Formats: sequence, C-alpha cells, structure tokens
Amino acid sequence: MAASLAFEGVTKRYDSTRALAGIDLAIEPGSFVALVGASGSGKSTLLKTINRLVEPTEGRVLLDGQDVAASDPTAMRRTTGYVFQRIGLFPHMSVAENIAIGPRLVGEKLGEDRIGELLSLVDLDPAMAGRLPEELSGGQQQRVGVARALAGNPSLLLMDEPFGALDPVTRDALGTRVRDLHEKLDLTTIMVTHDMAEALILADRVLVMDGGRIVADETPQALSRGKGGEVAQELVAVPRHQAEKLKGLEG
Ligand SMILES: Nc1ncnc2c1ncn2[C@@H]1O[C@H](COP(=O)(O)OP(=O)(O)OP(=O)(O)O)[C@@H](O)[C@H]1O
Repeated sequence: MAASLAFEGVTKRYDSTRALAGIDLAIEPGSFVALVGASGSGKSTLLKTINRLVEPTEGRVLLDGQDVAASDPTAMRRTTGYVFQRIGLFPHMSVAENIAIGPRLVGEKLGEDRIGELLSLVDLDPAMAGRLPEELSGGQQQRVGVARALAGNPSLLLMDEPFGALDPVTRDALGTRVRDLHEKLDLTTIMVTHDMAEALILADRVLVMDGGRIVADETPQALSRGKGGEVAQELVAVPRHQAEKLKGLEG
C-alpha cells in the first residue's frame, strides 16, 4: 500500500548554510510529487531526510505516522526504494547482484525469477541479469537502478534527478514507465528534478523550493494557468517559451 509522509518543522543546517528552513508538509498516499528549484535550493537534502541519508537538525519526518528517526535505517532503506543521482550501480557487480543488494543487506536472497520479473517491469530483457553495468547503455543502467529501487516491494519511491544523465528520448520513455509503475505498484513517489517540463508532465503535485523553503505547492494544471508565484513561474516560463518557439516554426 502507498505510504504517507509528513514533515514537521524540518530544518537542516551545515555550519553557516541552512539547507532546509523549517519544512511543514503532508504528502497523501499515492501522490506523485516533483521537487523542483534552482541548484542548492534544498531538494536533495529534503529527499534524503526521508530515508535518513540526512538527519534533520530540528523537526521530524513521519513515514506512515512513524518518526523515521526511530526506525531501523537498514530495514527502512530496503522498503523505501531510492533511485540515485547519476545512476550509482556497483561497477564490479552483475545486474542481478546490483538489483539484489538491498534485500541481501537484510539477509534475504532474491531468486532468479524475481530478478527477471523486476527487469521485465523496467522493460529490460531478463537475459541481461548476468551482465556488468559497463555492458549496458546509460538508459539501461538507469532502468536497472529503478529495478533495484523496486526490489524490496517499496510503498515509497524516492528519486534524486533520476533521468538527469539520459538523452531526451530515453528520459521521456523511462519517465513514462516510472509513472506507469507508480500506478501499477501503488506507490507514493517523490522525484527531484531540475526540469519543470518533466515535473509538469509526470507529477500530480509540484513543490518549488527556494533557499530551503517550499515557495509553491501546486498542481501542474494550476502552474500552467500561472499560479504559484514568481519563482515557480520563472521555471514554468522555460518549457512554455520552448513550446511557443516550436509552434512558431510550424508557420
Ligand atoms: N554535506 C553537506 N555539507 C555542507 N553543505 C551541504 C551539504 N549538503 C548540501 N549542502 C548545502 O545545502 C544546500 C542545499 O543543497 P541540496 O543538495 O539539497 O540542493 P539541491 O537543490 O538538491 O541542489 P542540486 O539541484 O544542485 O542537486 C546547498 O547550499 C548545499 O551546498
């Protein structure tokens, strides 16, 4: 079942930097949320407070009503799928070993059938299980990254710029696949992205961050209609200008 999340006064300080400035936020089960904003606005830090890769200086994060600070981090990371920025597969492990790593850390073995099933979910041939990451394209590697995140049957999928390293066609295809899996597997999904077009297309809720705060919290439809304030609309202007230029080419 899809997870619920709540942030209560979550602040994170690094010496003189305040990466998160008192975030209060509730996320409904089954939401697909995009976190957008300029570089350094706090997106990755907020995402990482959920699976305890970052511990808040103040405040707390509740996953299904439980304070994540009180949960066992290894078990929690297994049931919370995490897709890394820049792919992050282990280069000397096969595709199958990469996919099985999370369950293995908690003493569970994934069978060949389950590995094959996970590869099929991300549209890869199960015969690829024995390959090394370097024997796959970047897009295929990130598909393995998504399969690995799904290996523990998560109720929550966290993605940090998952498609940033991919070409636009692969990026579009994998984004659509992840959105389908979000529905099919009944997930709550949080995706960090620099790309407002991607956020508008894939998410049902877009959070815009600026200086460690959430400055807009809107649906894609509302953002397209001009809501969300200045920072949000500066980001929406980018795909809008591109669409207008393309339209202009049609003559
Ligand atoms: N481990 C760290 N030590 C010190 N400062 C950090 C650390 N991690 C993040 N910061 C700072 O916290 C702020 C927020 O960083 P964060 O990575 O969350 O931003 P972001 O919005 O995800 O950026 P990007 O889009 O570039 O990945 C930045 O000013 C960053 O320099």
